Amino acid sequence: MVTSSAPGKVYLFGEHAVVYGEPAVPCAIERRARVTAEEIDEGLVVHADDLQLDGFTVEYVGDDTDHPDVDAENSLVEAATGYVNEAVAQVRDAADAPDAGFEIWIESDIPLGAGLGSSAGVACAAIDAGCRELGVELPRAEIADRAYQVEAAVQDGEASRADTFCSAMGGAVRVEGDDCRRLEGVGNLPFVIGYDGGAGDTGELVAGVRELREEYDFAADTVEAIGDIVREGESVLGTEDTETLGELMDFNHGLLGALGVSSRSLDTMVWAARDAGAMGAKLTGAGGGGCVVALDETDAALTALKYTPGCDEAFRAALDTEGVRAE
Ligand SMILES: Nc1ncnc2c1ncn2[C@@H]1O[C@H](COP(=O)(O)OP(=O)(O)OP(=O)(O)O)[C@@H](O)[C@H]1O
Ligand SMILES: C[C@@](O)(CCO)CC(=O)[O-]
Repeated sequence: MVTSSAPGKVYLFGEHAVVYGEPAVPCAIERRARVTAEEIDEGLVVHADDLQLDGFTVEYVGDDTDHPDVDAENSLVEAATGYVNEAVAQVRDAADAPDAGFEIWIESDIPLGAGLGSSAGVACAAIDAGCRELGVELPRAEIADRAYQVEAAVQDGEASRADTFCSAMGGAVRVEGDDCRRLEGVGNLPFVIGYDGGAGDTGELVAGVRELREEYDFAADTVEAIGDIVREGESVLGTEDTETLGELMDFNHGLLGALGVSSRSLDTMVWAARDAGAMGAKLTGAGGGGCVVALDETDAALTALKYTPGCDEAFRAALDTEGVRAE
């Protein structure tokens, strides 16, 4: 039996635009998904106690064709179990063990579907744990690539490498198309996270931006403008100039709003953080609901978020420089 873990992330800049080849800078945070894998004679048994569908905890037996016995729409169930099924397929491929059976336990500190990369964390940790259980140790870059294949499969091909590369490698990273690298020399940034208790459907939100981009030139221009913000942000990242970094986060949030992926609760939390004196604040991840990330060295934004109606939880998140690892 082997346990591996992988971190979640926040986007300093560039979500959504990264799907169209613009650069993005996600940063791994000290909240992890942990996956334990044990080889069994055949098949797949998954225990995902944190994963609830319409109030049902998910436990299921079987591969792609079998569904957990829960009273929920098939599409919802497929999306929920897809990451683990696809990760196990990657393990079998990497270890050249097409018939390997697994019992898998998942537990995670990363809220689901909230913009903190829970799916990337689960995918990276599952691939690492499954492979180690079969005696195969993959380099982190290969785990990143295989976890990306998992996300692409579940999200119908519409995924960037950003979340999975960041979770596999840790630290602050830069992703532009297939060009993925770690950014060295980025110290701890004073991240404060506000969580509205909700979630957004990544696939649906990405599809919405694609449609907008096809219909309106302004949306294509907005995606390019987000790329400009990322390039601008990179030039101050690693310097003392956190004020400019914060200002650019504010611009980035405005442009994500123009692409239709913010929400009332995300905007409310962003403004609560800014009003409390944060250097900048934006939604993180796919949007629609979930989390905002603010930059604040003081406790003011954290306290303000805790008292903001609609903000369920507020916490600090330190940069996690370690990616996927065996526990
Ligand atoms: N603790 C968990 N147990 C089992 N599955 C999980 C767990 N956490 C995440 N997942 C899987 O990841 C899916 C959520 O992924 P999704 O891409 O929608 O959101 P996210 O990665 O949290 O957010 P974002 O992509 O915006 O950063 C869940 O539906 C589930 O399939
Ligand atoms: C919205 C998006 O850019 C980030 C989701 O965390 C989608 C992706 O990059 O695959």
